[in-house]
Amino acid sequence: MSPPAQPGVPGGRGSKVPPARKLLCMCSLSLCLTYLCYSLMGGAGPAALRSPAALPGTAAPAAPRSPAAPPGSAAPRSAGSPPAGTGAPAASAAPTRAANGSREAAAAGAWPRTPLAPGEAIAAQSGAFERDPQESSTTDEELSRAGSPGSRGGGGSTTPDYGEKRLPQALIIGVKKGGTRALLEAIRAHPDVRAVGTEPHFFDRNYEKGLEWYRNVMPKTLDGQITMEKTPSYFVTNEAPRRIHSMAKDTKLIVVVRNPVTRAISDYTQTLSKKPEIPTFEVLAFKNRTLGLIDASWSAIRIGIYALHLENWLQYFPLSQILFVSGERLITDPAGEMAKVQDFLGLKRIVTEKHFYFNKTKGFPCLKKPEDSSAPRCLGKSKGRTHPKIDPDVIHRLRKFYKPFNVMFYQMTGQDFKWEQEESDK
Ligand SMILES: Nc1ncnc2c1ncn2[C@@H]1O[C@H](COP(=O)(O)OS(=O)(=O)O)[C@@H](OP(=O)(O)O)[C@H]1O
Repeated sequence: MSPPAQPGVPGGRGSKVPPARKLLCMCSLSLCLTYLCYSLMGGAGPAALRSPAALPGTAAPAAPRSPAAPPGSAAPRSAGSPPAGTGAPAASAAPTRAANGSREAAAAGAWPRTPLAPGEAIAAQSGAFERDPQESSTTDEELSRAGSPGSRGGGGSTTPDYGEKRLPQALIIGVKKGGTRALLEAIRAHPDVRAVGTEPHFFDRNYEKGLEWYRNVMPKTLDGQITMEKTPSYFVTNEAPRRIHSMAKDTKLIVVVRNPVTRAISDYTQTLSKKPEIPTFEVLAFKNRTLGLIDASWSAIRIGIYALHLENWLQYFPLSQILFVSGERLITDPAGEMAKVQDFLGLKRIVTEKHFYFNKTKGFPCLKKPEDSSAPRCLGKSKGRTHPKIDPDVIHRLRKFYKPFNVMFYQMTGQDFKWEQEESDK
């Protein structure tokens, strides 16, 4: 999982700077330059992005990092041996508010825009969820399937209700619309995993409730079983890495990533299903369509700048503690991706191709019916929606926009997700 060597980088072999740190610095620099170029090209990029110093991990003054546990919480759980290289994490950069508002009255009307510094913008997206409690990545349908927090849900076999409630050792932190529900349901088929059916949103919305609240949301587990939860908004929540690190620095993190263009369309499709009156994707995607300026302050676009968000996580967690699952391969080869997930979690490979079948009606892989249940194990209607047809020119421009960020993300993770090679988006 370690990133590829970067030939010709100052401070290369023989330098005292560790290679991971070097790569991170290089990534930060490149991201800044990319943003700078983007801003200079039209000056209409998100205001915060005009200032490279506003990027996390760059020149903005570092605030002292407070690893304090959330209010009202008990002492964090002891969490086994810490991973190598976790060390004392760097402080996150203080967000810088930049003045903007030129497009406040854009065609999108009240559609949430976030002309803020990256950290603030991301927090604002979480805030948008709070403003509209219906806007969640977990649908009502899923909630009813999943039952109360802690239930196995999904018609799967139930584990007897004994054991102890523990804080999660592994989290699916994102990305929204990446395939996080499919992954959680698949890993829950493993007898050594127990997971919350609903999204607890502890590290973004409910942090003030404290770790005891969070622990209580968890299912009971026996010794040796892994407790998990998924909340896709964590990946773009500025405070999440620090908070998770302060809970347990050896927490294993899983990110399901998907072509950011398709992800944006999927995100839009979800919102459209709840608010049919919103402007078209094509309108929302641009600051200025004639000039081809993408609106990176729109959350559907911003979430897909994976390199930017990842940089925030790498200030607290080593790359070896983060698994990147391909959302595309989770559909075409679910068993293959599940093998990687089980290896990463230190689990026996129990969830294999025998657990999946391709459901033609659904158009997706589904889990085979468990022996003790007649319930089908395909995901609900909110997963695998038909996307609206998007103007191919807009798709083309979005691909161009994401390309440098994708390349950066491949370098940072050491994995090539080959999104540039995809002929068409769903
Ligand atoms: N097996 C299976 N069944 C159904 N859907 C699947 C599956 N595997 C991956 N996917 C893709 O998951 C996408 C939804 O992602 P998430 O579960 O992360 O969405 S959410 O953020 O929790 O709302 C969803 O996106 P859309 O197709 O846009 O609806 C699916 O493409």
